[in-house]
Parts: sequence; structure tokens; C-alpha cells
Amino acid sequence: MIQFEQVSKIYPGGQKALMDVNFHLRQGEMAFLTGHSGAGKSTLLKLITVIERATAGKVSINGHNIANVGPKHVPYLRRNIGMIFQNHHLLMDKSVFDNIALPLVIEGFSHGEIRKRVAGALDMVGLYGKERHLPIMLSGGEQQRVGIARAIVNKPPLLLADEPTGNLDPKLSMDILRLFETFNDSGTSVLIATHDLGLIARMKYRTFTLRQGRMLGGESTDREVMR
Ligand SMILES: Nc1ncnc2c1ncn2[C@@H]1O[C@H](COP(=O)(O)OP(=O)(O)OP(=O)(O)O)[C@@H](O)[C@H]1O
Repeated sequence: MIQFEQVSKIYPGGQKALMDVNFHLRQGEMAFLTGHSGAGKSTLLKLITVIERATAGKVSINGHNIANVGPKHVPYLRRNIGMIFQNHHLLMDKSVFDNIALPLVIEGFSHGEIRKRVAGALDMVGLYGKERHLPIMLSGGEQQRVGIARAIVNKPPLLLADEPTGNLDPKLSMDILRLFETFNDSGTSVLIATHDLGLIARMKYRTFTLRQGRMLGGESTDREVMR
């Protein structure tokens, strides 16, 4: 699904964020990406979504080298990727419904189809009946679930999450992880960047570990995480 071959990212100004990174997230796989603050986790996700471009090496999605995706085609690539952020990036003056509907509006779906899909997404994240609320009226965990509903509403084959449980207590964090598992069970590939080693330890998924921009121990570094 996602393949990095000898990928490096050096930001303008000289900051080396990733160095010679190799990793492969398989089709239909759910995995964690971890590492200390500044290790390069967000940068790795930004290379997949083409928010940033690699300085060297090759990033492929479904076998396509994304260096060949020109600026005009980046929005099409992003339609296939659901992104979830720690601070959810919700539009605070828009209702829960409008926030979740946004990707579908951009894609030009009909009103009827939007209503149906948003209702389905609300149901999946357990927020049915809250569609007219503003985000401010919801708890942190509920706001995070609105962000998740927005990310999955157009059924992308790939879900990327950057610290999705950062502000949540252990019970809510586990609920969010279980939600990701249900998407993964229906075939979505999921990559979750997190500091939360406790959460990782409770799950059985492969873990990729970055340290100072380098991927540790080849592909799977479970022992490193458990130490
Ligand atoms: N736009 C940028 N310009 C210059 N340097 C940057 C930029 N973005 C990130 N960096 C640097 O690249 C390195 C990796 O940052 P990145 O945000 O990828 O780490 P991270 O593992 O996601 O950290 P955190 O867990 O704190 O979010 C850091 O040293 C950071 O300061």
C-alpha cells in the first residue's frame, strides 16, 4: 500500500527530519508509527499526503511513485487518504453534519447521497443524533470522533492518524483504537502515529519506530517499543 525506499527529508534550513527510511505498510494492514518528539513521525505522514516532498528516495502508494504526481493531481491522491489529527482541525462555526459532509461537498455528491453517507459515518462513530450540534458543544472525545467520521465518510482505502488519542484518557483512547479496528476489518489500511506506548503494548499490531529520523531495526521493531 505504502512503500518508502531510502527516503530522506531535509527541510529548507537544513533540518534532517528523515534519513534513508525504508518501510512498507501492506494492503489491508493496521500498524503503529512511534518515536520520540521530533523523530520524524509527522514528516513521514506529510510525505504520504504530499504536504511535503522527499529530498531523496522513493515514496510509492499502490506501486505509483508519488514524485510523479503533479500539483494539480495532489487533491485526487488525497481523496484516497483519510487524515485524522490530534486537534481534529474541525470548523468550529459549522455543525457536526457540515464538518463531516465537507469532503463529500468538495467531491460534488448530491444532497441525498451526502445525507445518507453522513448518517452512516455518524452511526459508525457513535454520534448519531448530534449532527446539528456545533463542535464546541461536544466533549474532546466526541470532537475527535467527528474528525474520524469526516476522515472515513468517503470510504478511503487508507487512513492516517497523527496522535489521534493525544488528548484523551486511556478508556477513550482504547475506544478510538477499536474504531480504527472496525475500519481495518472492512479492508481499510491504517497507520497510526503515536507516543502512547501503553496503547501500543495492548494491541497486537506491527510497530515502526523512528529515532532521530531513522527507522529502527528494519521493518518491525516491537522489542524496541516494549523496552
Ligand atoms: N516545516 C519544517 N521546517 C523545518 N523543520 C521542520 C519542519 N517540520 C518539522 N521539522 C523538524 O523535523 C524534525 C521532525 O519533525 P516531526 O514533526 O516530523 O517530528 P514528530 O516525530 O512528528 O514530532 P512530535 O511527536 O513532537 O510531533 C524535527 O526536528 C522538526 O523540528
